[in-house]
Amino acid sequence: MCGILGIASRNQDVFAEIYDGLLMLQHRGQDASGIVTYTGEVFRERKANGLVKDVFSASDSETLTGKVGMGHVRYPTAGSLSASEAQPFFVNAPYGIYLVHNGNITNTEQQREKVTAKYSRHLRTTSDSEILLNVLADKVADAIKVNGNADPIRNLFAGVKMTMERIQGAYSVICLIAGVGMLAFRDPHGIRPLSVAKRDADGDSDGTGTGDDFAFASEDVAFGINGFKKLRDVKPGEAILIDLDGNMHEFQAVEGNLTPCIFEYVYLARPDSMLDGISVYKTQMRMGQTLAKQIEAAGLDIDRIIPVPDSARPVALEVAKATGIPYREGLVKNRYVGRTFIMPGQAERQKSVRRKLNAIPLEFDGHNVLLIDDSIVRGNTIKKIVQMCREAGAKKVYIASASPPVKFPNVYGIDMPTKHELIASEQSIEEIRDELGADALFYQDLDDLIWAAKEGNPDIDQFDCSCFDGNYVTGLSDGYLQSLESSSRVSQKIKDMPVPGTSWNAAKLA
Ligand SMILES: O=P(O)(O)OC[C@H]1O[C@H](OP(=O)(O)OP(=O)(O)O)[C@H](O)[C@@H]1O
Ligand SMILES: NC(=O)CC[C@H](N)C(=O)O
Ligand SMILES: [Mg+2]
Repeated sequence: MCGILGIASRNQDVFAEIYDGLLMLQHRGQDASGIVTYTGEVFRERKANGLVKDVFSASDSETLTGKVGMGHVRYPTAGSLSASEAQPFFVNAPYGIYLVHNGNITNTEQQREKVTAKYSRHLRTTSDSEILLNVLADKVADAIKVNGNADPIRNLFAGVKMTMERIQGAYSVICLIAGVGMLAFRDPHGIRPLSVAKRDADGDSDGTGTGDDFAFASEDVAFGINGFKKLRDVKPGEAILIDLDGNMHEFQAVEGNLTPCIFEYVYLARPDSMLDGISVYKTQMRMGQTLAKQIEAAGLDIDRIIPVPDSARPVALEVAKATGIPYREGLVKNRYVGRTFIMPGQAERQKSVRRKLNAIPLEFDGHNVLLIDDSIVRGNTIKKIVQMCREAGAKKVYIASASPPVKFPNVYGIDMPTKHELIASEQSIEEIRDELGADALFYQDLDDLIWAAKEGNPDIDQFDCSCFDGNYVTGLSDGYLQSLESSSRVSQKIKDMPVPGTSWNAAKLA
């Protein structure tokens, strides 16, 4: 996952608004940040490794001028961690197109060959997003050859359609196009979220969608801070273009079949977001209700339910309510340390858990505790917490995961690329319990998780649950997963990287 945000305003420079909006999406990526603005004549760009607050300062508002712009927070799933792979990416023809991308492309190698050999393009990075941009540029150029250049919007929509027919995987995308405006599109399965919002710019509030300010964002939490109201989610397979006069143009590029990633509701998205009509918070509460049934059925003697903060709190509260077992805050989170699951490098992740969480001994001493976390991926977090609970004097330590066992790699934009690093990929629940050092281990049933999400929007027939069931909604080419397993991927290459905010940014990654 990454966070993407675009704003097209009629009257004001957008840098400060993009900065504020990106802060609301920071949880989606912490490795690099980038913003580009467009003045109507030139683009202004800044991107680097680091958090939004570290990469940008107030003085950037003097250089990053323009009423249209977009930003990206990156959590790498392809290519390298080099600052040159921070987004946005740019191609100067046709038109001049900047692109930001959330997701992961699964046929990059075939597409890399095509764009470099057949179309004689030179790629500057190993990023999948740069390939996506170059395919789009090729296809828009093809459309210009056929249609001429009188109607750039028609050419862009035609280019998006042809791109969707060639690119496989997950992609929610925003582009800035010189002389035309801002374009957004979402893959035909709508795997990653993307929504569009409007703000009245001319005081007429006529709701016609003309002459207004528009914004696109991964999650709608990024809208309110800038006074935007969500219009709707971008549909799977759809493209929307906001022209420089503030008009919205909609185009169903290819037929869509919405199968959003269910892990967004488990962990990735903020609880205050609504994705595809589903409240993340309410989904997590429902996950607690179903988990509670399993826990009650086990009949264990549990004194306290303790969430792993923050993401497991809504689930744990509901488990406590349904079972009648007291809810306690036994783990204190250091708010100055970032997310660990999305921090690259196994050694780094393990150290971070201890830095980030600390036990309140009186909640554990002599008690039987049930720890609840949203997910167990590699097992680092919960294993360390079990040790901490024991050190704090817990009698029995039970654990429950609000999601099912993560058994399969995610190829759609979450950094879980290889099976072997997932604690549940080969082991039985009993073996995992033993490895984690717990007295009992519960996992949510997949059917219950699907129920919890679907209850928020019964129109969604299917979710992408690939990391739980190995069913990849886009299909994968033969040997793709094996190639990920054997290639020297980001997460392996950078095992012992230092923590962001220390020496992370500059020397090691340049
Ligand atoms: O099994 P693991 O590989 O350790 O990954 C699972 C953990 O990672 C996430 O937390 P993280 O610490 O990244 O972020 P959070 O503080 O937002 O929960 C998630 O909430 C789990 O706690
Ligand atoms: N997590 C994401 O959405 C990553 C986007 C892109 N695949 C990258 O690695 O930069
Ligand atoms: Mg966590």
